[in-house]
Amino acid sequence: MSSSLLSHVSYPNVFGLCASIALAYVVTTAIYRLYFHPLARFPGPFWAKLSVFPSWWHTRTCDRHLWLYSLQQKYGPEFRYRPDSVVINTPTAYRTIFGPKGNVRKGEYYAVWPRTVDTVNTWSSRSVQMHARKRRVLNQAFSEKAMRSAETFIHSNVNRWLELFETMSENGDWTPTVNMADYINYLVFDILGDLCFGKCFDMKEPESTLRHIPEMMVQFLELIHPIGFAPWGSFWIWMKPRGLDALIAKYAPPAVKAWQGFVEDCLESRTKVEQELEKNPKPESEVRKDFFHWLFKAVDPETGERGYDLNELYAECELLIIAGSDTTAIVMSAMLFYLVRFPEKQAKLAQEILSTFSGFDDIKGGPKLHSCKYLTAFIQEASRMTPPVSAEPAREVLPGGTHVDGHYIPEGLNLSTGLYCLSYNDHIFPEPFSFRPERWIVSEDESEGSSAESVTLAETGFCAFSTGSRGCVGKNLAWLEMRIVLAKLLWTFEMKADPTNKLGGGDSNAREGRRVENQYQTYEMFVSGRKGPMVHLKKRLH
Ligand code: HEM
Repeated sequence: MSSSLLSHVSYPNVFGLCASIALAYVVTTAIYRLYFHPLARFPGPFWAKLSVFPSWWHTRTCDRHLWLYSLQQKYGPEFRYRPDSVVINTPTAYRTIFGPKGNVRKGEYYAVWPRTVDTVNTWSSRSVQMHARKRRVLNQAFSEKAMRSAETFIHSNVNRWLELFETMSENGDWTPTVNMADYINYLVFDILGDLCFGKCFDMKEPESTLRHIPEMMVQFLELIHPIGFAPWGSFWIWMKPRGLDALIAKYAPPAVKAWQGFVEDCLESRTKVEQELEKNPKPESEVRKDFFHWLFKAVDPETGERGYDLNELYAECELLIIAGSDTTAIVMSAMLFYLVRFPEKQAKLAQEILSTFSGFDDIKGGPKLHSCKYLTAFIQEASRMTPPVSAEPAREVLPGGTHVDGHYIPEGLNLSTGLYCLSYNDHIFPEPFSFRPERWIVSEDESEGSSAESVTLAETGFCAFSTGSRGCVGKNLAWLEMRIVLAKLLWTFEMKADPTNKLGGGDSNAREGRRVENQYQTYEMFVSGRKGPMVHLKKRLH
């Protein structure tokens, strides 16, 4: 009986049945996503509501920030850009989502980053409890006391960096053209090497053999970032502890293995120094007070136990170098771009620095540096126009859902703010593509500043460092570093753009989103790739 039934089921019939089931699944999923999904009321592109492909595609072209901005121009500040994700690009939404009322945790995207489950760090931890513990300890490396000791390492590196530019110029004339994106990378890595690994990398030295490291990091970001948004991203994450991590470790490119070996060697020798110090304490003045020192000694203030075990300590130090280098280098490259594109703003800033400080060595952290209003405004405007994390830091709604700008978003869906979108929202920042440090300064004179209301509004929309419990832990260090670099650079040099090479700017013939010539261009890969500017420097006569 059964064999006679089977004899009626031909292969074409089985194939047809499977195809019909698959088609029915696709059609019902599409109808659900378009009309019945909890996010169905949000506007957005048809294909992006149906599938994650458009969003993923723009990770491949490194322009997700521009894609999201183009959607904002079309649909307004609230839109759906993936079947399960919306962004709301207003100051109120930004503060609710990222602030204490957000009821969100980091999205699944972050799970692609850790090398293994044991190397989850403060930034990549998705669990709210795990993050809170790690962050309590990490905060100790950024206390006021720790920042004071960090400043020593900033100065020693910046001073040497400036000295090297001097050697490039003959007879005090203009230097040959310098690609500032590269030189800023070297500086920032050297500072962080000193702070995190107890060893300056000396990348700024012309004979350095480590100058390939920033490029290696870019390759790593370009590889991993798209996976986090890919249609197979969840499968990848599921596979990680099931053999994928081991496979990747085995077949990692030599450059990645070299980097990991380098990090481990630095950290092992630094650990020995601290362990020796525990056994044979030295006078305070002889102790090297870098991040490693503070984190090695750190105690969890809630439990009273040692803050990090050695694995965690290594993971955090590696995080700090990655999180602290590219981000700061992006904003500093943008600062340099705007300095040479707008000579009159450079002159105004130089005037402020020269009239505030009595000499090069007088430039240091403290009230004088903070009193430089134009310097602060200049850095803030460069950070607004070039937020290093330019797309949307993914957040997943927790049980109980969340209310944002009058919308209820249920558990499990993704909700965020596009940081580039908010930074170019013209209701908050009029003429968003104009570089105007004056938008951050209160003054009745329009050429000097803006009204108190518009400055307050701008402050509510300033999002480069993110905010709340997952906001940037290194914000104060970054500000200190950027202020010192810019002030010392302007004290020492005049700068001008290379007239033959406009690297870094937009181009009127480029694709939409990249046409503003005086806007510094970035390439999104979670943080932002960049090129140039090409700059000549000349020693300033005092
Ligand atoms: C201009 C400089 C910087 C900018 C604009 C910046 C921006 C940001 C942003 C937007 C986030 C949130 C990322 C997310 O939600 O995934 C973040 C987090 C973080 N930043 Fe920064 N950052 C800068 C410099 C630094 C520096 C110098 C350090 C340390 C050396 C640092 C360490 C971190 C860490 C550890 C986190 C993760 C915090 C957590 O999840 O609790 N950043 N930063």
